[in-house]
Amino acid sequence: MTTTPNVAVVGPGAIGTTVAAALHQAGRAPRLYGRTARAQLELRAAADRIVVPGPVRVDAAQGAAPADLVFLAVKATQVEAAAPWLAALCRPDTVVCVLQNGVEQETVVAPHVPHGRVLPSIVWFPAQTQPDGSVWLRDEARLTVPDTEPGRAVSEALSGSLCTVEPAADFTSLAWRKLLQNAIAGLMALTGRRAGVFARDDIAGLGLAYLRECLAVARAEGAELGDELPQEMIDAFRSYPADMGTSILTDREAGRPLEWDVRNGVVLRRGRQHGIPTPISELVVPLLAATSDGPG
Ligand SMILES: NC(=O)C1=CN([C@@H]2O[C@H](COP(=O)(O)OP(=O)(O)OC[C@H]3O[C@@H](n4cnc5c(N)ncnc54)[C@H](OP(=O)(O)O)[C@@H]3O)[C@@H](O)[C@H]2O)C=CC1
Ligand SMILES: CC(C)(CO)C(=O)C(=O)O
Repeated sequence: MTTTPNVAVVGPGAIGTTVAAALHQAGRAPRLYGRTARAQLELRAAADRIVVPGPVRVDAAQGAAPADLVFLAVKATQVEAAAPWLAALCRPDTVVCVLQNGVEQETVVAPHVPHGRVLPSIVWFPAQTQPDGSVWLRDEARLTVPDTEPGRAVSEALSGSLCTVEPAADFTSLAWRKLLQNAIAGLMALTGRRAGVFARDDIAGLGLAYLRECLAVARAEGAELGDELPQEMIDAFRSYPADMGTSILTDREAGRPLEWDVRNGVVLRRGRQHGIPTPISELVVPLLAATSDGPG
């Protein structure tokens, strides 16, 4: 990769805008490709307001020059629709860094990247799109990437920016740790409530049992995670601001398809493969799937 990589962001929503702002701050001048045309993007992070010059281009039929590094920040349910951008932007040495939840990013995205290398990442921070279209970054921006050459390219591109990038030797364990967090956030989408709902003892108890089930599957998948994690995670959810949301709840509130399969379905599917009973997933997954996809 050249020292000044040519960088593109596909899907400039809550996470894409945060990373685009970080790239802009680092002097990378990201090109922006989305679904909704915009003249510019705006990130609000603590007292800072960062404006990323656009435009956001929306017509993939017009093509796009290849990029060295592509950040893909569409939802997992939107990858297929974004595939024409990937076809235009990728050449064999392009790195596509997937900014999504889930432990199946390579499986989901690789079929749509005819050329180039797919790099999974873990997005740890919450960001919310505001009614005026700006994005509110609610915590320090932080990514984890595998400690590989493409991972280091991502780290370099974001160095000196508001977004910290941590290379991990044991990426699998961290990715499953984040998956557990996403799995119980599914209870927020089902109840239609924000983090405050975990103050209820019954929801905290259900969340704890669900996390223990997810932990058993994560370990069978090779994640090294301790017995204390479920309780720690419930305590963390109970300590969040009561109005803290999650992207799957934002999607439910907007009537959009939910990422139920990559965030919750995966535990059920992988549990079955390993012969691990997942009674809570048996209930939660169809409820999320039906909430997302109907019919009715
Ligand atoms: N938000 C958060 O706090 C966190 C989210 N994540 C994960 O990050 C990923 C992205 O989530 P998030 O940023 O919240 O999602 P958003 O819905 O905010 O952003 C998705 C963006 O992709 C755009 N888009 C949709 N279809 C296409 C297309 N065909 N071509 C190009 N762009 C398209 C959307 O456009 P439009 O504006 O028209 O909808 C939107 O700008 C998800 O996997 C999520 O689970 C992970 C950690 C935290
Ligand atoms: C907020 C966070 C980090 C945890 O639920 C998230 O991953 C999401 O909103 O999708």
